[in-house]
Amino acid sequence: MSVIRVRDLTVSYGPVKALDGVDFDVEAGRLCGLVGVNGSGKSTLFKALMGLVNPNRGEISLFGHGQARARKEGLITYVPQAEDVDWTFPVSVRDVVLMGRYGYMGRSRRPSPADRAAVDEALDRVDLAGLAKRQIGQLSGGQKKRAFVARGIAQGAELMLLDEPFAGVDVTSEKLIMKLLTSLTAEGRTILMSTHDLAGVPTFCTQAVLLHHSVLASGTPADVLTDANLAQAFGGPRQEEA
Ligand SMILES: Nc1ncnc2c1ncn2[C@@H]1O[C@H](COP(=O)(O)OP(=O)(O)OP(=O)(O)O)[C@@H](O)[C@H]1O
Repeated sequence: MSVIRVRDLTVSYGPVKALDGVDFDVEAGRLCGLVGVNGSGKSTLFKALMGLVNPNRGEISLFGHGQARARKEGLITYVPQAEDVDWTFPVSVRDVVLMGRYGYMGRSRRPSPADRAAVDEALDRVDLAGLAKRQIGQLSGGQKKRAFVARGIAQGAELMLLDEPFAGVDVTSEKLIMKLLTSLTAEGRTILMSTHDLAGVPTFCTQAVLLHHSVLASGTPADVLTDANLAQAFGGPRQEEA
């Protein structure tokens, strides 16, 4: 079953066409790397999948239904780029993870024992239990990413959208995050993540999508990340950093 199915997706910001006739599918359990130069439309694609920007045309279906249903049912979570988050917000790491449970709580937003247990489990899963009381801005880049992934785990999300999870992250954290993402997909969750780490994609992704406003190629990393395709997307041979 296609967890993500996108057809002819076109999104403009005034005169700028960020996405132009985007078509691709991602099957359940895939760890899919979204690759493209800066400005190729990766963040816009995530925002469109989350319903945060209005497409000019095209269709998005998630889990076989319209995207609103996936959002309402808490099936989808989004880990934005670090610059899109206000890190001064006075919330603890635990509070951030607890936000994943809001859909389960009544209007009082009072967590039940089940909510607390889900938060504890998610914090353990990402190795942040020891930092749960810290203000979110006091974490390292990699720890912040893990906190947001924990929010998605607590929510019970089956589809995770990660915008550059390795940006501003040290090598140790990067390895930890890769291991975490691999184990999440092994359990059947689906992950779409943008990355500039081209060398890492064939190692741990099971699908790659090459974006340049439209999809230049989608398939196995070996089939997608060919020199010819990369030259088309990046204007040169394979590069480590785009
Ligand atoms: N809010 C906005 N208003 C106007 N133009 C925008 C807006 N957001 C993005 N754009 C433009 O849309 C295009 C796609 O941008 P987008 O951020 O989706 O690309 P990206 O691949 O995620 O880039 P990066 O890798 O730098 O994050 C770019 O030309 C960008 O300048």
